[in-house]
Amino acid sequence: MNNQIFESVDHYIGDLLGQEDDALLAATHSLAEAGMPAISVSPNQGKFLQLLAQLCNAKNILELGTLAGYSTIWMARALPKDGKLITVEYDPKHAAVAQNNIKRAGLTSQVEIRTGKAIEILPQLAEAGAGPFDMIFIDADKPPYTEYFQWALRLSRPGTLIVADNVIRDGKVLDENNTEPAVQGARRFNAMLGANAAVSATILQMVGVKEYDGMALAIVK
Ligand SMILES: C[S@@+](CC[C@H](N)C(=O)[O-])C[C@H]1O[C@@H](n2cnc3c(N)ncnc32)[C@H](O)[C@@H]1O
Repeated sequence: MNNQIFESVDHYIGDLLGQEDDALLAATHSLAEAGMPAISVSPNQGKFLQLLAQLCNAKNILELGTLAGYSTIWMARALPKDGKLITVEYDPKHAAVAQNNIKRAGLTSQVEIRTGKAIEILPQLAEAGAGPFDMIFIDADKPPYTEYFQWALRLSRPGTLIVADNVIRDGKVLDENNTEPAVQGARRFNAMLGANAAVSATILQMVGVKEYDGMALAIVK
């Protein structure tokens, strides 16, 4: 697929509506400096997540998959002063880089990074009585997305918005014989979502500066 037009239009939209300030630019630069993969959401996707957080008047956000804290910063900026965002990151090096970026963004008091495997932290959060969250963004490893979603439901209330990134995988989810774990995880997640009566959901196809993919949006009934 020729993505040039999607990339150019993404830059056009970003220049108009998704400008990054120094803290966001520094978070992106920190990836290369620390030898981390450039797999953050794009600027326009970050702005989209921020608008979603504002739309649901989020005071309490949960994120799975922090990386350098780029999406974290976009979403946390939608919070009121007494709002809180918990973000879960498996890799301690990523968590340390993110902590620094969050500090630079002036969000230390609102953002808490939990370091560990999401599948272990989620039950801890539930046991500790965390939530219900107003918005939950799932963007960690893809194979257990279905399990992450089940935990997200337990940490939700009616009206909670659950967002899951990377569920279309360049269209590879159409191929039931694809053996990539991330594609299989996304296919399993999408099938579960389609059959889940606890939520009203859709998937938006995403094109732009990143590879062709999709974001699932689900509102808890
Ligand atoms: C796509 S990146 C997150 C990008 C970030 N949300 C952003 O847009 O700026 C995925 C992150 O999930 C982390 N991760 C992978 N497996 C995980 C697990 N089992 N539990 C928690 N985090 C995990 C990776 O280390 C990586 O930092």
